[in-house]
Amino acid sequence: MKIVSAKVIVTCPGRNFVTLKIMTDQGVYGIGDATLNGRELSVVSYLEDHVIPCLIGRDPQQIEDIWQYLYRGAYWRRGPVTMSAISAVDMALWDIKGKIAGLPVYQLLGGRSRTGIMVYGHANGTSIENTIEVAQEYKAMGYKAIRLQCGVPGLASTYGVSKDKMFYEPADADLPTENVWSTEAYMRVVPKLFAAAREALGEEVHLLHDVHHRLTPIEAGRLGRDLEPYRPFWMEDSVVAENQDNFKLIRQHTTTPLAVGEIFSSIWDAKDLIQNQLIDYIRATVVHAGGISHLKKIASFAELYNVRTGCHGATDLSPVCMAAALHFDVSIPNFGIQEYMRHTPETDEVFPHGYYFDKGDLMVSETPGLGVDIDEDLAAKYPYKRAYLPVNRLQDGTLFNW
Ligand SMILES: O=C(O)[C@@H](O)[C@@H](O)[C@H](O)[C@H](O)CO
Ligand SMILES: [Mg+2]
Repeated sequence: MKIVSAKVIVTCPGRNFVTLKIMTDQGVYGIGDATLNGRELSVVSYLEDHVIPCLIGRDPQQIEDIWQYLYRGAYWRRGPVTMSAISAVDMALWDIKGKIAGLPVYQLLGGRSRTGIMVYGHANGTSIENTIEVAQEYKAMGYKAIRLQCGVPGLASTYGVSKDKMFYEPADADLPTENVWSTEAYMRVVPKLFAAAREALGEEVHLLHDVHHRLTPIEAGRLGRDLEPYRPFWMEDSVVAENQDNFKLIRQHTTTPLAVGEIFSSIWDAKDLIQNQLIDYIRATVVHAGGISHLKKIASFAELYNVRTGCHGATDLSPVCMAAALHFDVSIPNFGIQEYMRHTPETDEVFPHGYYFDKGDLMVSETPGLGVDIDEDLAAKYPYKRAYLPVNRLQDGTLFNW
């Protein structure tokens, strides 16, 4: 079997998505998500100008060999652009392998370890009351886990709060929107939000929160301790993780479970965090951390240290990524939870898929391969539209973490 051609499809049904499609000499094709929010065209070029020429003529069944060829052969290893490109190739090759085997990909990954894949939805609101109202709606929809993000008095905007209550798309402008941030004001609100949420939603529902890289380690320790009475499922991205030692300080001050890793692009970003048990959930994703092949290696390493998975699943990760993630999620032993920010109807039309929501879980497709496709004619109707993630400044103007 040989790869005879490949192409990159860029479409923007409400937001930009980049999809790699690999065609074989036996008429079977596979697809992979290559979307890197705010820097999409860099991955398009990496694939079109540097990766696809190396794929032609190769046997698509050699998933690991092609992965190693693209990773080691680039010389310049790791990073979000390189690894998003490799991820897309990996997803597409697993899609092909499933199709020629006549099996859903999870059957090639060891089969089911569970029936449903627990997901969490996103309740966000401008105020605590508004956020709780939305969370009640998610609970009524059957969600067993709900992320809570609310506005901060005195701040015009904050991470995770949007006008849409089912979708959240932060890439919002042709040039970066500038947000203003106050850690002090934020730290006053979140414990009140969680107290009100526990009161309103009860003891059983899992409650999550995304700090989005905005605290120092000692502030994260304080917030984690403030939240302990409300038993959060996790506190995510409490600090930036370039310096993995940050988490040693947080761990000294709180038992609130810690999640990190949605911006990680390989096991090397998480190795020290995992082996020193500095985190409880690793958030690396199929689309940004080397595809199914590499994410399985991360999960296997994490299993040794009681770290569970909690893959990123925002709207900027396409239904192709979600479909691939579910085959990974349903098969690994140390699955924790899957983020599930629903896509818009337009996006779902461009990417028909077999997975579906059922009583708080996503159910993986039984179709051979990944169980997702791309409607190229429809995709062509939504041309690329440059959009940047916001930048964040402190109230004194200092450029900060968004
Ligand atoms: O946990 C999350 O889903 C967030 O961190 C994302 O909304 C993230 O900001 C976006 O995926 C960035 O593109
Ligand atoms: Mg996050």
